[in-house]
Parts: sequence; structure tokens; C-alpha cells
Amino acid sequence: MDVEFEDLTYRIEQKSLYRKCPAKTILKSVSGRFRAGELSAILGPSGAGKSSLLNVISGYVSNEGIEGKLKVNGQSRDEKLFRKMSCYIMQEDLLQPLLTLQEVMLFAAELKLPSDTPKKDKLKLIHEIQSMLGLSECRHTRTESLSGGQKKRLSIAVELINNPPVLFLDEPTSGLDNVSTTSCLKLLRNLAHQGRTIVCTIHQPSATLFSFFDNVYVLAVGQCIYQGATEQLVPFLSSVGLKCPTHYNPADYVIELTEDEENIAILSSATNNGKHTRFKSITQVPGTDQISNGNIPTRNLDMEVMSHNLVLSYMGRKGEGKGCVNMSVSCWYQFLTLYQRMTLQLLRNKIGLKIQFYHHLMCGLAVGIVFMGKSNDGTQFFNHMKFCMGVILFHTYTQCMVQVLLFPTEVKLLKKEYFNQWYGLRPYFLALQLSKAPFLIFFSLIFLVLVYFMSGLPVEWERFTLFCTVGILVCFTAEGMGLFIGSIFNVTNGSAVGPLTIAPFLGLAIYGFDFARVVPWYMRILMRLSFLRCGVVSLIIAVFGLGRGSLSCEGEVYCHFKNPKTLIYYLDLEKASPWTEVGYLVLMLILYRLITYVGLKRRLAV
Ligand SMILES: Nc1ncnc2c1ncn2[C@@H]1O[C@H](COP(=O)(O)OP(=O)(O)OP(=O)(O)O)[C@@H](O)[C@H]1O
Repeated sequence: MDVEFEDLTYRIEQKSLYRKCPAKTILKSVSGRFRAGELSAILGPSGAGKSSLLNVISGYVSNEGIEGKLKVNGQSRDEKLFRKMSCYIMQEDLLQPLLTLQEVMLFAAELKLPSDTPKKDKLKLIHEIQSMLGLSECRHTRTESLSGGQKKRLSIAVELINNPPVLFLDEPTSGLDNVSTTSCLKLLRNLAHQGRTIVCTIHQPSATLFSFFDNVYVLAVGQCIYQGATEQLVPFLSSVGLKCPTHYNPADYVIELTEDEENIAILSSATNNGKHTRFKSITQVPGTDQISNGNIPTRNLDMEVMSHNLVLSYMGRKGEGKGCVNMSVSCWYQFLTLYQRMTLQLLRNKIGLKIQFYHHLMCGLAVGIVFMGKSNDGTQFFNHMKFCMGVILFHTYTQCMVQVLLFPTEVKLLKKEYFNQWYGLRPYFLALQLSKAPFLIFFSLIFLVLVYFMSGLPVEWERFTLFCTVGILVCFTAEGMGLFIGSIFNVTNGSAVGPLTIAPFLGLAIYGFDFARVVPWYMRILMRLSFLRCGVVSLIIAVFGLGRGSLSCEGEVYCHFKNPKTLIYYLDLEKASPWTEVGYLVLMLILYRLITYVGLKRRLAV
């Protein structure tokens, strides 16, 4: 498949709080063509617009700032179809760190190949890709332990499973040493020569590495200053009077030329900003004649199985996975696979699990010791309030901050896999919620059971159930809030936004406890917005409501809160139903997840 673009302009709106900024033009009416069967490089100085061009032509960025025509084999392209036939491999190797290479590939095969493909075929395909990419020896190594080069090859390997005819790679050699860079480029060239269109951005390659590319597209300040065969670059430069010194790296030379604006003007006009295609390679890349006619390659690929999958994947299997992006696998199958992958990842995170276990255990013991036997003391009104507040606050901070710190990385992986059509957002989101749930309930119960019994609350089934239900629901709501913050902000900003967001909810939760019966109506409405308030109120009812008997008031002449009903009346909660508060918590739990889902959907659409 030939990927073409004509008069492509890309502008970015620059936002400023103080003044209106003019839009920045990053790509200036550039044209070009990347052919099937060729390894193409997008080259240029830093800030020239290489990544922007790659993002636009791959469809990774698609917004109103883009003008111009994007074509495939000379015809306007259908974005949805093109997404199915191409993949984008990012600079950062985003992989599940705790899974082995084989597991990562197997899950990718489950998601990308039709669900009725026999397991042995999937394994055979994986094995062949591993052999081709030199990954067989480390197939049982966890991805976190792979070398930089192996990670890069694995990033390519997982995308090759459904054999896309077009691959875009953003700086595939960044962070690799010379040997790994050479082997990575050799691999890409071999893959391209099997009939694929491979386009990558690259930073100042050495002369040897530069010669690996069949085709080069040079950008400077958003303009095309050369596009054509790599070996034609030097003759082209000579033809406009810019002779590359002998024994000088042509890639270095052309980048040095961009330091002078006059040179950029000369070169850009000589190539007609990418429209000229006369600098073709003298040597025909093997196996590309069939492709240039617009056919998807089949026979000239190395692997029979891969061409088989190509047909299965791209011919489409109507009805499966509707609304879930991937047509090869149903929503349900995507959910099951993702659920398994997420659960395995969670179980493998032994250190994370141990930290969570000891965190809940130690905090439960600490709170239990502080409030040891105090829940039965009628003289300690403020201690009762602190106890209920402490339980809710512990859950809120723990669950919210865990997500704020972990979810941004998860979102990056989601963006990559979603863009490459591995799965839809719905199955992903459902699997995300359900895979974490058992762990969250288990850890929360460790804390709740400890503080319930250590504080001396009556051993009554209904009271205990309400106490634990409220604690767990607050956990889920706080987790939802953390997911929402983590889906919008990176870790640094999220760590500040998280506690800042909890603070007003905390204020509303404790507001008016000492003048509960005269709280103004507008404050009552505001207090309803705080899920912490719902949690505290339900806990107070769980502790002192439900027909609780008299509290002990040893040694006191006057004991105002001997009868727990007095405390409930003092807090103006005599009409409050614990199950209504639980209902509010459930509502907020759903609301946070809904806004996270909508936020993610918007983020993925960019
Ligand atoms: N969101 C944005 N807002 C404002 N300017 C942007 C934005 N994204 C990119 N740019 C600008 O667009 C220009 C091209 O950026 P791009 O990342 O495409 O360059 P590049 O050639 O890939 O650079 P490098 O090799 O350093 O990665 C740069 O000047 C960059 O500052």
C-alpha cells in the first residue's frame, strides 16, 4: 500500500491564559509518498515537524487543524479501514512489565486474531514471528527484564501478529546502542522488503545506518526539502549547487544545510515541497511490482500463516465486535482476554500486593489501637466522630491516590493498543473495573474487620454488614475519583490535584457536626455532593443507629450521649436512612466511572 499526502498543512492552536495566540503552523503544505516494499525515513533537525508528520499521516492525530489530502494507492483513504491496515509503534516501548514475552504475544494474538483461530495456529504464528525477530531465546523472560533492543523488537512483534501492511514507527532507534540500532533497522528493512510500507522518524543516523533506508523524506521548519531514494540525495543536492563533501555523511550534511533559511528555500522549491517524485531509486525493491498495483501482498511474504491471517483480519468478519473497534474478536472475548491479562498482571505484582496488604493491616491495627474499646463509651462524642471520619478518610486517600499514581501509565498503554485496534474502550473499561474489584474488597476488609472488632462495636450481623458495605463503597467511589484524575493528569500534576480535590469534600463531610440542626439549606445541598459525607453519615448510623443499646458512662454524673439516639438526634440524623446514603454512594461510584469513561473516550478520539 502506498501512503500519500498532498498539500498537508497542520496548525496547532496555542492557548494562553493571558492573550490570544496565533495558531502555529507545523507542516506547511507538504506533499509526499511512501511506497510499499520500502523502508522510508523522515529526517530533519529537531523541531522540523517529523513526529507531527508521522502522527498526521498515521491518523494518530486527527483534528480540525489538519488540511490537505491523505491517500492510499492514489485514492482518498477511508480512515477506519486504514486504521485496520496500519499500526503505530511509539518511541516509548509500552508493554506489560510483569508478563513474559510469550504471554504478551499470546494475549496480543487472542485480541488481534479471530477468536476461532485454533490455539496451535496462534502459537505457531507467535513462534514464527519470534524466530524472525530473534526473540525466541527470551520468550520466557519478563518484559521488564528485556534489553532496550529486545523491547523494541517485541513492540514490533506484537503488531506483526495481524500482519498490517503499513507500519509507522516514531524514532525506533532512540535509546538503542549501535549494535541494536543496526539490527533494528535491518529487521525493518527486511519486513519492508517483504512488501510492507514502513515509515519511521529518525534522528541524525550515521552514514551506514542511513544507507539502510530505501527512501528518505527530509523536513525543515515544516517544509519538505527532499523526498526520494536515499542514494539520490547527494546527486540531488549537487544539482542545486550544494555539493556534499566527499566522505561526509549525507544525512549530517542535509541537516546542516537546514541551518540556513536560504538553503531551505532553494531545496523546498526544487522538490516543489514534496510534489516532485523524480528522485526514484535506480534499483527496484524485490517483490514490490505487485504491490504498486494496489494489491495487498500475500505470496511474497515469508510466512504462509501470516498471509492467511492477513486475509482473515482485513477481509472483515461482519457482526463480530461491533462497536468494539476490532472486527475479528467479539466484545465479550475482548473483555475476557483483557480481564485475564489484567488479573495476571495484578497477581504478578507481588511487591505491590505485599505493600497493600501491610498498609491495610498496619493502618487497621493503628486505628484499632487508638480507638480500642472506645465505641462503647458514651462520654467520648468527639472520639466517635474521629473514628468514623478516620475510617472514611483512610479509604478515600488510599484508593484515590493509588489510581492517581498508577492510571496515567495505564492510559498510555491503552492509547497505544486502542489506536492499533486491539480492542474497544467498553470491554477495556469493564475489565479494568472488575479485575481490580476483588483485590480492593479483600484489602478493605482487612482494615474494616480489624477496626470494627478492636473498637469494640457490637457483634451484630446487620451492623457489621452495613459497616463493611459503607467502607467498601467509599473505596470504590474514591477509586473512581482517582481513575478520573489519573485519566486527565500525569502523575506529577495528579499527585497535587488528588489531595486538593479531596480537601473540599472533607470540609463538607465534617461541616456542621456541632450545629447540625441549624445548618443552612444551601450548605445541606452542597454537603450532599460530598461522598465522604455520605460515608461518614452512614458509618455513624452503622455505629450508633440500628437500635443500638445504651453506651457505658462509667464514673460520670451526667452522660449526655448515654443513649445513642441522643447522638443521632444531635447530629440531625434521626430521619436519615443508612440505605439511602448507601444509594447515594452507589450513584457517585457510577458517576465517577461514567465521567472517567467519557473523558477517556474524548482522549482516545484525538
Ligand atoms: N501541542 C503543541 N503545541 C505547540 N507547539 C507544538 C505542539 N506540538 C508540537 N509543537 C511544535 O511543532 C514543532 C514540530 O514538532 P515535532 O515534535 O513534530 O518535531 P520533531 O521534528 O519531531 O522534533 P524532535 O526531533 O526534536 O522530536 C516544534 O517546534 C514543536 O515545538
